[in-house]
Amino acid sequence: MTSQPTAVGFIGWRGMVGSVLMDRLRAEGDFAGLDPVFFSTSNVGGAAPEIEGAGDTGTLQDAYDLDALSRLPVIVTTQGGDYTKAVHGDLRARGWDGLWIDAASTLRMNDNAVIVLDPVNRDVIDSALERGVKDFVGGNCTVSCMLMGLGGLFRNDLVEWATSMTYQAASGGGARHMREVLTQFGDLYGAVADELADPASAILEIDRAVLAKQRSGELDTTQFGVPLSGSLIPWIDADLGNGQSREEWKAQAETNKILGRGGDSPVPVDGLCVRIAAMRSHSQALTLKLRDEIPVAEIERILDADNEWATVVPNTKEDSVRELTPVAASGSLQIPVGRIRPMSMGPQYISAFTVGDQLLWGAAEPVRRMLKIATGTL
Ligand SMILES: NC(=O)C1=CN([C@@H]2O[C@H](COP(=O)(O)OP(=O)(O)OC[C@H]3O[C@@H](n4cnc5c(N)ncnc54)[C@H](OP(=O)(O)O)[C@@H]3O)[C@@H](O)[C@H]2O)C=CC1
Ligand SMILES: N[C@@H](CC(=O)OP(=O)(O)O)C(=O)O
Repeated sequence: MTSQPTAVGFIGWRGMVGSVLMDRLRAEGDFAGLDPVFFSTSNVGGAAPEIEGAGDTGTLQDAYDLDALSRLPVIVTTQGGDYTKAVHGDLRARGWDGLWIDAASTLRMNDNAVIVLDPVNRDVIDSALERGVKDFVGGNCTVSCMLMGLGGLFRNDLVEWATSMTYQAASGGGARHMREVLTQFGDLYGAVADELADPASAILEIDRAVLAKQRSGELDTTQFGVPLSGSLIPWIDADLGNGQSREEWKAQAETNKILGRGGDSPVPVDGLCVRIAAMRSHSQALTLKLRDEIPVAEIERILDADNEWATVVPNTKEDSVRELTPVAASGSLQIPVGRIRPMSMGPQYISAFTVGDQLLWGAAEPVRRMLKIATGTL
């Protein structure tokens, strides 16, 4: 007997995160066994995307039509937090008890929501499903990428505390932010192109011209507010008013929630979150205080063995510059983790550096895998 395909509503499928999700669903053949229903907030009645093997996907439904949404047993949204706020509460209020799988941060810290990152917390997800939990939310990109790389140490309760200093890519802001960074680079190049073409020109003159352009107010800074290309921005997300940014707050709150650690014994995780002009991979430099002294070779073994995507990079200059960069990590599910060594503060203090594609493990992949868990195929 063949089982009926599960009807799944997709909202946000044509956005940046949604497009990565669609690519991964197609690449893994995940639409087999699904009856996808596509929604739009802007093009109701337009053609739904074609899915090989899924038959006629029809036209786009209204993403705010609660009747249409409530007929579905599973909804997957990568549309963003405003959409979640506008729809989720009303759907639940009218008694809808389907599974809501979301990439936005809105519901993450709710008591009745689970943050999904199944290579790290499959046990937490499974026990939540058994308890009847219905809201499953992908984690913050930086936290998810960090736990994919360093999960072995956290899951084995070997970490007393950690700091994470981040180097976050433009894509974390969205597609327009990525465009802005490239446009700024182009404008900066344009300001000094003639001088650059002349090998005899003075580099300090070029530097002065670049800085003048950055400070001129002529660069498009609509998305980031200040120039990012050739600079950095040491603040991401809201100001919590206590000196900490919301992005920094998520590190401890989400890490501990993902690990299923109760509120009374969280592993302290804190640091500074910084935006840099990388495209789509977030990097982070960590200091870990381990509970015990553990030889580096053993730490590397634990990290490598934890999941199939964490990949230890030997702590040599050659390997680090080749494999431990946004350029190397982008477009890949592998999470390289390297620069592992005891620090001068003592043998229990370990440094590490990890990089992850924030649109894959940082956004789309945990959501895709949660859909498979929900439909019994993972
Ligand atoms: N960017 C990131 O790194 C991460 C994002 N997230 C979450 O995912 C949410 C969505 O992020 P992201 O995908 O970057 O947002 P996008 O802006 O790329 O897409 C969101 C929606 O915008 C609408 N849209 C309007 N114009 C266009 C266009 N030209 N091309 C594509 N879509 C368009 C689409 O809705 P419609 O089809 O209905 O018009 C689309 O679903 C975020 O708000 C956040 O909550 C989570 C983790 C990381
Ligand atoms: N805030 C992240 C991206 C993101 O969407 O995070 P969150 O899902 O926690 O809002 C960044 O800017 O890099």
